[in-house]
Amino acid sequence: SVYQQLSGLPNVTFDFIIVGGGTSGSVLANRLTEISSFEVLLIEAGPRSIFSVNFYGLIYFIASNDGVINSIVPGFAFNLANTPFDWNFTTTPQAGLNGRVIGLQRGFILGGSSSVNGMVYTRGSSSDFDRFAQVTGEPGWSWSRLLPYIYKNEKWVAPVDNHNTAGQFDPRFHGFNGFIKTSLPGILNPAVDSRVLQAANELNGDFEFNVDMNSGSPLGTGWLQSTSGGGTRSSAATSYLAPQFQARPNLHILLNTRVTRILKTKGSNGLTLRTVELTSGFDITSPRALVTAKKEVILSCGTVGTPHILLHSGIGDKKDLAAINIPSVLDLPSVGKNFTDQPLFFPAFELNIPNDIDPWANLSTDPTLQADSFALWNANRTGPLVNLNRADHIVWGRLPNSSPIFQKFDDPSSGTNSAHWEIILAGSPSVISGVGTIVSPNSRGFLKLKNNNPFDSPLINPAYFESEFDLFTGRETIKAFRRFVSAPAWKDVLIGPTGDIANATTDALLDDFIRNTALSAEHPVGTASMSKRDANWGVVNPDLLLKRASGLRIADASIMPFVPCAHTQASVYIIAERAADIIKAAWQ
Ligand SMILES: Cc1cc2nc3c(=O)[nH]c(=O)nc-3n(C[C@H](O)[C@H](O)[C@H](O)COP(=O)(O)OP(=O)(O)OC[C@H]3O[C@@H](n4cnc5c(N)ncnc54)[C@H](O)[C@@H]3O)c2cc1C
Repeated sequence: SVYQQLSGLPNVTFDFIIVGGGTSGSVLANRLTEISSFEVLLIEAGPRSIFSVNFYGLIYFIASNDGVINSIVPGFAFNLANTPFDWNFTTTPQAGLNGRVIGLQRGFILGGSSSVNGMVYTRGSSSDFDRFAQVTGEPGWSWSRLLPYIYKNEKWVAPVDNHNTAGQFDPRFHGFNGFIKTSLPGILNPAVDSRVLQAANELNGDFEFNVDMNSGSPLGTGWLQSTSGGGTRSSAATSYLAPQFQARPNLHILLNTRVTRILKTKGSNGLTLRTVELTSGFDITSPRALVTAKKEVILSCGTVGTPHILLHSGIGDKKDLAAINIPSVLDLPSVGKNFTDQPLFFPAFELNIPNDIDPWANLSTDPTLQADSFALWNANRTGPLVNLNRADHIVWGRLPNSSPIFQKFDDPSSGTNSAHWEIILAGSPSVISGVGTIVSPNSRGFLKLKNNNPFDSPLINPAYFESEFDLFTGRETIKAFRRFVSAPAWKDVLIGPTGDIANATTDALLDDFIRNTALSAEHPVGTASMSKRDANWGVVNPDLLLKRASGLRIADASIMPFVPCAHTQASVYIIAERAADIIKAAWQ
């Protein structure tokens, strides 16, 4: 059942209480309720705004993720930032961004960030996961042991335009019977696709064609895969919490309810944290209620939400908490530390390809084309709105071993099959733009509390470009993009760099471009990292139980000690699928 308000909840005790109905929480809710004797409560803070406005300006009622058109239509996903479906977090002023404050989007809706993300489906490299296994001492986190969970999660489907996909992916590396639909682009980009592939072929080396970037070896140029199918977004909510699962009698989904703290459970031995404080209200004066798990509480509030709740619960650095009058319950200084995100920026090159090669060339500026594209999507889920944008390829690259930066820094990537940078290639007849991203950053930031009010946003400092390594990699990403568009394939159509990089002719000017324009890739991890059982750092053990306590487990992006060289949803799904098996094994 789904409850819109706390007052509707039938019980105050459940076997499991999952806090956060996002990407990982939705997976866990589904998997744990496969066992009919487990009573499970899933608590989600969003969407709170109960009325919204659709494409035609009509006001409609929102319950959960249903009917949120910007979340359903892939091409509308960019409209979700700074809306009622966003937590609307911002960073602290970033020294590495010339003092700029930037937004950090997080989904405030059932399905969490999987309901608002860019749908790019990338897993990272095998060595990313092998490094998880190595730092935790738990072989279960290695690539080969996680492959079954990758396949359990994924349901590969044909692209919605039914184009011939031979040579565009390798079926050996995909799951066909899982939950999250993945597919190749459902409308191709004739203006640039053939030239991208030709350039990859001409240049080889860094840019060599890679038939499937999700094989565990992502490097090179490959076709973009996304978490969509049939022309619509596939999120944790639309799949793992589809109506037939919401109807399970042992699953209780509570929306519009914020968890403020996890409390010591009365009458229990030692530090047992199975009691959850929650409220339907909006501010510090709102009345709170308590619910208790008989078996476990699982925190799945993500890289920002999870440490936020832990710190308010008195779990974190004792000295920091004392300074804001929060009594220490468990002195775990690693909570909120190791904040790791990937910054991105947008270099672009002007092209001179005749417009008539692409009927949608002026989609971003022409209101008639915009109305036509939505009509097409509405009629039969086709047209340019079936993709986030006109990007069909990604290039993943590494700095060469001889790069001078390695004289000063150890390699932050997980191994030689891992990328340092990524360029998502999006194009129209008049411009090819690249989303340049530092995917194996060396900078580490932190999340702290401003005060003891759980309704206030935390201080989020990702420390973008504070490591010189990341700025160096940023410049090399732009230079790699320049090399890419200098291939013979572009010779007759390339005009030159455009926008902010047009005049960035020196390294110092490239640095300015990066610092003045970079944004978040929205892939933060690491604030409740897992570590070896006996490590003197970390927040959870390799089985994801909170260190030095019982009753509380964490399963979401926050537990990753390093960011994989990838967009992070695939790794979150993998973590949640494995966490479900760990929990079932502990209690069955
Ligand atoms: C704009 C954007 C674009 C992205 N693009 C991509 C992409 O293209 N490809 C990709 O792979 N990854 C992408 N990501 C990253 C990816 O979506 C996330 O890494 C992943 O979804 C995180 O999963 P999670 O379970 O850790 O957190 P979330 O999915 O964010 O779930 C956390 C949930 O907890 C809830 N919550 C938080 N605090 C509380 C509280 N106190 N009480 C109750 N509930 C609470 C939240 O509302 C949310 O529903 C993107 C993310 C964003 C935001």
